[in-house]
Amino acid sequence: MKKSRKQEARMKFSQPEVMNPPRTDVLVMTPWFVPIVWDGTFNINLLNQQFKLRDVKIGLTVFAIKKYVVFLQRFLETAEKFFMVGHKVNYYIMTDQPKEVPNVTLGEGRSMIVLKIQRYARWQDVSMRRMEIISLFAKKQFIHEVDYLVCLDVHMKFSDCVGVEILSNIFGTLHPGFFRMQRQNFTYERRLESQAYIAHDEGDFYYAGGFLGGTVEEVYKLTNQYHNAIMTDKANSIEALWHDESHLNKYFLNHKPTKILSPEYMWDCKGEPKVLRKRRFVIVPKNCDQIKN
Ligand SMILES: CC(=O)N[C@H]1[C@@H](OP(=O)(O)OP(=O)(O)OC[C@H]2O[C@@H](n3ccc(=O)[nH]c3=O)[C@H](O)[C@@H]2O)O[C@H](CO)[C@H](O)[C@@H]1O
Ligand SMILES: [Mn+2]
Repeated sequence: MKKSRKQEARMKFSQPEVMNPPRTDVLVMTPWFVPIVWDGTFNINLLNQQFKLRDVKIGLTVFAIKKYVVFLQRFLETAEKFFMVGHKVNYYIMTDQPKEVPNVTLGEGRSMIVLKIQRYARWQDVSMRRMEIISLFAKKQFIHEVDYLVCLDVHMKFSDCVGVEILSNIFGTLHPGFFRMQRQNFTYERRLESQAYIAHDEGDFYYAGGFLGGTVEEVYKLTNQYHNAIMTDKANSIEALWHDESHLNKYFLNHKPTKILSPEYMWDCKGEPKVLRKRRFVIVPKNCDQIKN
């Protein structure tokens, strides 16, 4: 009896072969020994089993302020198809117009929580204030409701699976425009006066502001610290070149992420590099001037 139960719980997976690495065309491990997630490097069934045993719950935060509410429908519909399928998910929709949030049918174990927040006049402030808002809600609400947070831009759609393979203490994503570049050419903040300053001979990768996450505790630390850095800059009348994204890059320089997502997870649809076998989460082009203001 005992034996058969034990067998029931068993799942067979193909053996990882030390002498036959699945990817040799891209970097799959950083110099501080954390994985870079590319298609082919993980077995999702194995990971799903591990995370199911822990009964994890994932919170997704997304902001839709002013005109950006138009992006919610496609974002949510495609998330239902591809984001953390089979796991427990809370969508946290942060908006100034709760009535405009579309009614999307959600799968079992998935809920939507609409949080009304104030709007800022400048889009740069909308983007940067996300950090403050996430840190406040992380402390008072998310920590009691979910294990992990995934914080995403809204003018996006899922077009392939994004699952538990992304989860780790604190993770970032390689920006699609920079993953083949030398660090001198990254658009880090280069003015010494800014808290986001990074020297030309420093920096590992250029991380995208639109896809980050981790445990609620770690996301709280990150967003809180980077909100403080933004406020210090404000007091010194300086605004980092790429706003919150510049501060994110500075944070990750000093606090190395524990996992990194490849550009499969943030694709801008420019070119078709061979190394990109999947396009999991892609940017929906927006007419910048019209939509941002
Ligand atoms: C792909 C990527 O990494 N994009 C980054 C880049 O993006 P973008 O130029 O794509 O910035 P963006 O327009 O996506 O703004 C960031 C996010 O703020 C929200 N929003 C913004 C304005 C507004 O009126 N209403 C609203 O809801 C929305 O969720 C949006 O996705 O630079 C920004 C800061 O300069 C952020 O770091 C973005 O994450
Ligand atoms: Mn964006």
